[in-house]
Amino acid sequence: MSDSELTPSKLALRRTVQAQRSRRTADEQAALARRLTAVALELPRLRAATCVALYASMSDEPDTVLLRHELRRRGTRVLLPVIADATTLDWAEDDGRLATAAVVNSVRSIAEPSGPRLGPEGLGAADVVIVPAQAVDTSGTRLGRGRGYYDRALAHAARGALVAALIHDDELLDATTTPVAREAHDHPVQAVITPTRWLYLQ
Ligand SMILES: Nc1nc2c(c(=O)[nH]1)N(C=O)[C@@H](CNc1ccc(C(=O)N[C@@H](CCC(=O)O)C(=O)O)cc1)CN2
Ligand SMILES: Nc1ncnc2c1ncn2[C@@H]1O[C@H](COP(=O)(O)OP(=O)(O)OP(=O)(O)O)[C@@H](O)[C@H]1O
Repeated sequence: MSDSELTPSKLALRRTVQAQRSRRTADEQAALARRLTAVALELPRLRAATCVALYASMSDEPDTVLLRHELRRRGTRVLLPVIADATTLDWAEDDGRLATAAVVNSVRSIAEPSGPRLGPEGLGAADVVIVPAQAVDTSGTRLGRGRGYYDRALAHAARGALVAALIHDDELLDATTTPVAREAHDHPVQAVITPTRWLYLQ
């Protein structure tokens, strides 16, 4: 979907977050990624997981490469999304060798694993599903990139899986004063992980 189809409040919030993100230097991003990885690895549910769904970060997102590497080093399976079509995410195991896929459905090209595809229902193997977000409010409503991929994908998550978003501290919003507009299809997240803390919501 194009920006013009987003609700005005979502659009304004995306612009604010994108402006905040674009001000961070590469050095700052690297330092934040190290702190985020350390915080994430303190989360008991993540430490106990045998399989974690993550994502290959785009340049403006908190960098996940260290976290994915560390999880794999500990023997945790890591799944990454593969864009199957305009609405569907497929999944494949992160083997540390990602290739930048051809641009599909005009989404910015994102690195993807080239190993066997597990299907949209492959997400069900994950004990923890870590999702990208531009912002999350304290009631767990998530602002994504506006294509609805994750709202659909999360229908395949295991019932007991923990769904957590990786965000910067200034992207956690107070639901009473600055809520993210929640729509019927929105799948809430249960926790956020930032460079300074992890926090259960709701
Ligand atoms: N790292 C990462 N992987 C992900 C997601 C994500 O948010 N982050 N997704 C989460 O759903 C899915 C891909 N969704 C995407 C949705 C939009 C754009 C994109 O290029 N958006 C443009 C502007 C808005 C638009 O044209 O829609 C951009 O950001 O420049 C890219 C990926 C699956 N993989
Ligand atoms: N479960 C669903 N079934 C049908 N349509 C959906 C579903 N989830 C989302 N959509 C569609 O996707 C559009 C974008 O949704 P939304 O703005 O919540 O995406 P997002 O969570 O920000 O994006 P993403 O998951 O790609 O990061 C919605 O306007 C809606 O039309």
